[in-house]
Amino acid sequence: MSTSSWSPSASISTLITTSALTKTKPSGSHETVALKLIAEAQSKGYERICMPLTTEAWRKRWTEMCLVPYDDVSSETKTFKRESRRESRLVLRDLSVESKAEAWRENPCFERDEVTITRLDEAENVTAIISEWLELDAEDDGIRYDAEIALQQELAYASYLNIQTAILPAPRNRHHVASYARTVRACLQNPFLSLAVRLPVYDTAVLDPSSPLSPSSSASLSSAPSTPRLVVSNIANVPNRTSPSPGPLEAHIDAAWETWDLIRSICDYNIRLTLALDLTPPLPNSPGVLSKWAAEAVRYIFLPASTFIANAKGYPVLPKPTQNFIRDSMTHRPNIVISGASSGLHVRGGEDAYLQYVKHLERTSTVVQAAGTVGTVEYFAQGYQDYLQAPLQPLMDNLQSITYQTFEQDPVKYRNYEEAIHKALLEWPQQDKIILCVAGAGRGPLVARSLSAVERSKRDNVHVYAIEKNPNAFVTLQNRQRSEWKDRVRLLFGDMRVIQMPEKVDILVSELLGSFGDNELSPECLDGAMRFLKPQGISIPSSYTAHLAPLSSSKLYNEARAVKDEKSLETPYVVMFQAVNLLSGDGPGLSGLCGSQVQECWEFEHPRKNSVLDARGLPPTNSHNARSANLRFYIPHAGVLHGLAGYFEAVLYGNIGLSIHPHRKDQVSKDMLSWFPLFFPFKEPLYLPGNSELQVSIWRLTNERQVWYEWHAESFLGSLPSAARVPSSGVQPLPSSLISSPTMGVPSPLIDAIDLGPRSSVIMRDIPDRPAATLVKIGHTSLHNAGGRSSWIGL
Ligand SMILES: C[S@@+](CC[C@H](N)C(=O)[O-])C[C@H]1O[C@@H](n2cnc3c(N)ncnc32)[C@H](O)[C@@H]1O
Repeated sequence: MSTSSWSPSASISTLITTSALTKTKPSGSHETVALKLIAEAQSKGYERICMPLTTEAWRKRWTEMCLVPYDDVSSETKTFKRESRRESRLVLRDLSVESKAEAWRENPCFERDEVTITRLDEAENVTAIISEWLELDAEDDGIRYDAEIALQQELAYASYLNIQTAILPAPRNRHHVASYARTVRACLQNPFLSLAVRLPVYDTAVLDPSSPLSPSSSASLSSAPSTPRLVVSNIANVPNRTSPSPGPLEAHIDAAWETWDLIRSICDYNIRLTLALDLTPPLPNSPGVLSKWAAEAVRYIFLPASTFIANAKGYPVLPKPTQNFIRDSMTHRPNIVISGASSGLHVRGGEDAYLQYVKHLERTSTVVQAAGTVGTVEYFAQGYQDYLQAPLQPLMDNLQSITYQTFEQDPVKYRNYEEAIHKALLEWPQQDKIILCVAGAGRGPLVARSLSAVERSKRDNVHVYAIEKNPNAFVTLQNRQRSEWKDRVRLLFGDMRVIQMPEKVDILVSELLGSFGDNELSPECLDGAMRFLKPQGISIPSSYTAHLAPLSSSKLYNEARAVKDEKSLETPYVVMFQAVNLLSGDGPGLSGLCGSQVQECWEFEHPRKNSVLDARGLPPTNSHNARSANLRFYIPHAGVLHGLAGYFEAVLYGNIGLSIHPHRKDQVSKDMLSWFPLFFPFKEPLYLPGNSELQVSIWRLTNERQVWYEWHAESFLGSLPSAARVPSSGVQPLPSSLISSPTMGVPSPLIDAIDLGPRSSVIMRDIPDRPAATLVKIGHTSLHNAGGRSSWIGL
């Protein structure tokens, strides 16, 4: 991938309507209407233009060819039924019209007046809006077939004009979304064009369930591409399950998302298929409800003037949740399409106010600001967002100097290590001599920090050792010893698991942590180092924990399967997440328990308690480093599981730690750069309905040469408690042992020291007044990486 300059910012387009195209006359230096409107838009500060590709004349001809005419005496113009001529038996057949239609089907071709642009210069910086009246999901088969021919015709014409992206008419009919998606998939065979599905986030048909738009309906006669409506069956009547179901608006957003999910799944997650999210009101008011779209390929955001409200001074602004959504979506570098700016809907600010306001949201977006601020993770990681990196194998491989140099740019990790070492030194009994050892010293930053902590502690009887097994880094260590440290440090070359130490140590400092804590084999290496730690000695870190959360991200799913090798979907990757949505929610789950969004899997502690050791002081096998966890996540809103996000949290000493846990990192080690989360992909996306439960199993397994992870997930719906009394196959009552499960919601040892506010949502607890649900199994994934066949870490 390219890691060249990345800046989170939007491009802003305006929507040119059919009526503007009709009313405007070419003038001055602009030879055509399109060129004039485009020049005007650009002079107002818009970078791109969205405009319909076809005119009313095309709609008229298509309608006459394809739909059944209808005698409406009250109407002066000819009207048409939403019924195809193809199969109609109700009309007197008009053979001349039918043969015209057949000629068109055989060889679809526009007449000059049926298109808005004809020249390459008119098409520059233009996104084509496909005739929005085309019903690709009409009830009537004939309308669907003819709409598909017309769509292919429009796309071929757009492609001829070198237009890169076309925005498709929105799906309107839930019953035929599969037909819509099949057509889109067929259109994606044109390799030169990207397609965006226009989708209103809120299903207005639920509020106003009149018939959908059609070429013949009066609603479609408005000249501006209007917000389409999706017809779904009675969402409001879906029975309430055992936990509070999402509010009506949220349910409708789930319906819109499910429509999109079906389309992109049928299109096999084609990367040239994106979303044009239509934020026409009404919009949800609850914060975060739009967040699920963060994990989707949102390329366009439609913002009509009617979405804006007036602030106290009368200027147009967006309601808070929409503001936040727009700010957050800057990471996707969306194309924001403003429409109706000249409609005079708001009394102050004039036409420019909308564009200025969106630019203001861009400037004040935290992602944009962080990306421009030296020292932030966002600044450091520019170009690495959603990029899959194979985790390091610092035990099996010898790291390069440049890799060490990247580590050493992290100010927070080394600061926290120095603080932990300093605190440990201060708490050590004054009269004692102290032996401190840095195991896995690399190029020496922790040695330097240890010396600095020694100086600050004013302890003059501290002896420092540094062990390193990388022969190349050992040269750098020797160099630093000669030039900086002199006899304050003694260097030892070798593997800490077998090296012979001249004496036992009091404080053992190591940094062998991976993004999931134990995935760079810190437990195995420190097992060896425990041979030379005194019984009352301290290990820094003293413990670390691994954490997981289920996530949705079509981007990461596509990245992982882009390598056409099954192994790539069974390999954990280090990723700086961006277009990702965590699917689980804090709060009451189906089982009557309160769950958290991110859950702890397991812990490693150093020194270990009760290890059996052989004559060399080593554990005879590595089986004590195997771990497993079974986690239950409550899924409040429908989503698709694409993988698991893995995080770690480490206690260095006392209340000093390191954390990449999404909820705690800022309190424990803000702006730490060294670790991005781990991404465990799933081979097949797993659909999860709203108000469902996901059970994730993960294992850390080992043999004498390797360590690897295996993972698996199952999904469940809750049924009413009475169902528990009726035995039926596939029904699994929830084990009561869950309540005391050691793998769930264990509070962080660092938390005592940090004011995090109420932790009720993190700790699993009983909700007494709600009966636990009986869970009905609805799906599962395969077991990933069985036997470590695709990915492992070498011992
Ligand atoms: C993640 S790097 C950390 C380096 C350095 N302490 C720092 O913080 O920049 C881990 C280092 O431990 C070394 N290492 C890993 N396993 C080791 C082992 N079994 N014995 C000795 N060194 C080891 C690696 O070669 C590497 O230099």
